[in-house]
Amino acid sequence: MVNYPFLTSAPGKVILFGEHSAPAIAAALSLRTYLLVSKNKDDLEGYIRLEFPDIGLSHQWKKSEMPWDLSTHEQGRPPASEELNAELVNGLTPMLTTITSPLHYAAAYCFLYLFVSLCHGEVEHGLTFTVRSTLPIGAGLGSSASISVCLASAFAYIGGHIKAASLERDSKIVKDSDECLFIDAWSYMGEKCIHGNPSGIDNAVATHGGAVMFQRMENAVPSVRTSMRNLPSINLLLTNTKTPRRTADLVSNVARIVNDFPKSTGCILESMEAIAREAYNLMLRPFFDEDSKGRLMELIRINHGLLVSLGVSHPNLERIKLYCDELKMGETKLTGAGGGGCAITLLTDDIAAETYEKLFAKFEQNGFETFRTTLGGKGVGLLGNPAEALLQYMTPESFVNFNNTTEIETSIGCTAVESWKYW
Ligand SMILES: Nc1ncnc2c1ncn2[C@@H]1O[C@H](COP(=O)(O)OP(=O)(O)OP(=O)(O)O)[C@@H](O)[C@H]1O
Ligand SMILES: C[C@@](O)(CCO)CC(=O)[O-]
Ligand SMILES: [Mg+2]
Repeated sequence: MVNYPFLTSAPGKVILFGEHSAPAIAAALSLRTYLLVSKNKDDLEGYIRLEFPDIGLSHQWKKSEMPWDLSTHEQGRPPASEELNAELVNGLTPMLTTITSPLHYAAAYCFLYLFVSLCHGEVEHGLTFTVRSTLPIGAGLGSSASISVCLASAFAYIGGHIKAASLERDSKIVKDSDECLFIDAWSYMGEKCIHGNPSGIDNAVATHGGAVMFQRMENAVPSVRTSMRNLPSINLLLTNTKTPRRTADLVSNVARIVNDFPKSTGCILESMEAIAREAYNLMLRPFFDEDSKGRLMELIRINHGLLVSLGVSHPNLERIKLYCDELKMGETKLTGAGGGGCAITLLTDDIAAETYEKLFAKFEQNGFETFRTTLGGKGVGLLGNPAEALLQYMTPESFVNFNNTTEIETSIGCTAVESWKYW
């Protein structure tokens, strides 16, 4: 029995090492995406509506338009596949012809693919799906994975494939509950809809939270995901160039370069693999001391240089690195697909306040935005029985009208945190 309205939420991520290569190390952020699922009023009973104000998309389809017959819905949980179901992809195309913007198309395609695959005919009412995010979108912080996880968990709940989450956390190890693995697998399909050839690390972190070292195996063997317990407390500055770009474009361009220069790039990818493994061992040292931090900084500098050689930096990312280097703040690398988006700086200790002021003044001149965030946050969550006080916020109108991320966090994200259920 699904109680409406309900919320799902999932974190963004920051890749510490391993973009465009394998394995990669990523950690969940405290910046999150929220999905509100609410029943429509009678006049919209026959419709499925999207309200995605963060990307300026508002769209609806008739429930009767959905190609339910194309979703293989045997008894029990439908298995996610290694590739998108071509018959379903073709069946959905006519429903997307009026959507021209690539941002809108990607989000609507991801929605429809997961909705038809997981809800099947279990949708008795007209429903509205409203999404808001405290993450910058297209900035390398895994916003596409976080919305894919929000959608996959909501549809799994509506479709009866997962029961109300049960809190299964102990202090050290997050148990890989079946629900989590099911959401992880289907959110990977959502990522495929949005950016074509994902590694799976973004949605793995958005589902499971915490920090992981992750490698998707080529021959479809389930991915190797090693949860990293007890992350060392590393002091990171997260800076957004606010230069828009699409991960799909960067991922495909790297694939072209690797294909055109296999010998030259082979050693680059091998070096990036070695860096990720060396960083993993450093971060898991029982005592993360000055020597560990110093070595991690060297690896950040080397990793960034290799990413530059693959063509995924951007002048604005290089400006962030230059300003931080000039002020001896620490070591900086791009994070996520690159081409704009965000950079992270592993900060040295005891930086004077006036040094930060000089840096932030340079950032402000360039329109860059820095984030205070913590690493290793919680994964996917569901809020199924909101407290009475929250219900006032849980209508599409109020959700759409949140003016800023602070309002979302204080109204929905933080105050309700004790009543969220995490898998
Ligand atoms: N809050 C949101 N509302 C609607 N759509 C969203 C939202 N967040 C992300 N998306 C979808 O995800 C796309 C951005 O995904 P993309 O992979 O290009 O960037 P990213 O995930 O933020 O960065 P990276 O993949 O490098 O970590 C948007 O174009 C949109 O389709
Ligand atoms: C660029 C990339 O390595 C990370 C994007 O956040 C692509 C992926 O792993 O899905
Ligand atoms: Mg993405």
